[in-house]
Amino acid sequence: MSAGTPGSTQSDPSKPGPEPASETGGLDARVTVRRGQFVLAVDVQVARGETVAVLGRSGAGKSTLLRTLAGLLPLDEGRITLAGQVLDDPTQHRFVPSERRPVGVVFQDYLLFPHLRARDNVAFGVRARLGQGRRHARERADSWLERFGIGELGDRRPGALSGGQSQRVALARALATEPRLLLLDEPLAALDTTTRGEVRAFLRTVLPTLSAPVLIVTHDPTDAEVLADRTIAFEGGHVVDTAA
Ligand SMILES: Nc1ncnc2c1ncn2[C@@H]1O[C@H](COP(=O)(O)OP(=O)(O)OP(=O)(O)O)[C@@H](O)[C@H]1O
Repeated sequence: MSAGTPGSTQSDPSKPGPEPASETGGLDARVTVRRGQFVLAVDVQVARGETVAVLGRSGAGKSTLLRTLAGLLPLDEGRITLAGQVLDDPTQHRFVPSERRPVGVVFQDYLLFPHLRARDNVAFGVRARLGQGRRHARERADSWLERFGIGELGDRRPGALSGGQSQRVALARALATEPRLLLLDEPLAALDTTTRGEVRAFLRTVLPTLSAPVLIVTHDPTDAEVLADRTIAFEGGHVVDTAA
């Protein structure tokens, strides 16, 4: 799944350099965000079709990065460009709010609406993001649930789903809106060991089929090894290591 992964290039001045990731459907983020005493200052590029894992101890700034990319925190300095669209640039007074960003997010505790059936949880995002009618949104939701092997669970409410099933619904909800960027924040952390292995194996089959860039935050090096094309390690708000 390394399509579009930046490779090494010969520095021939007669040839143009590699295109920025955002020009080819990827993510270019130069991020400076202050939260109290904490400063996150990182540059992150993810190519279209590439999965990058963000590792680091608690408090390193991983969630702050995802919240910034999702539009839940504004940049103090820098610029976020996704597939050629500027999402945040304080110097240009440009800030696309979270509800208008083509970004899918899955959190560790899946945050499904408890009163909505699985189908309607997925359809909700489709209606809100893509502005489609109820019937079309539900059909679309059913096809995503089907694709994720849980088509028969569309009528269940989250309380009647297992952790692994809920996480598949959350992923279906994120992907059904056709995001141009997928953010996974510790998507396996809340699951027991067996379910964790199952959902990890599931993600391993799904992520390579996506054409969007994917960022996955995890504490677990196994997740990074199995799911990501490369890893970035954060410490104290900075990138301290990168590995292919
Ligand atoms: N609302 C806030 N106000 C002030 N500081 C905050 C706020 N939220 C987070 N921080 C600080 O920002 C820093 C980075 O937090 P962040 O949640 O991004 O870390 P993390 O790497 O995701 O940690 P974890 O793995 O525990 O989720 C921490 O030092 C934290 O205390």
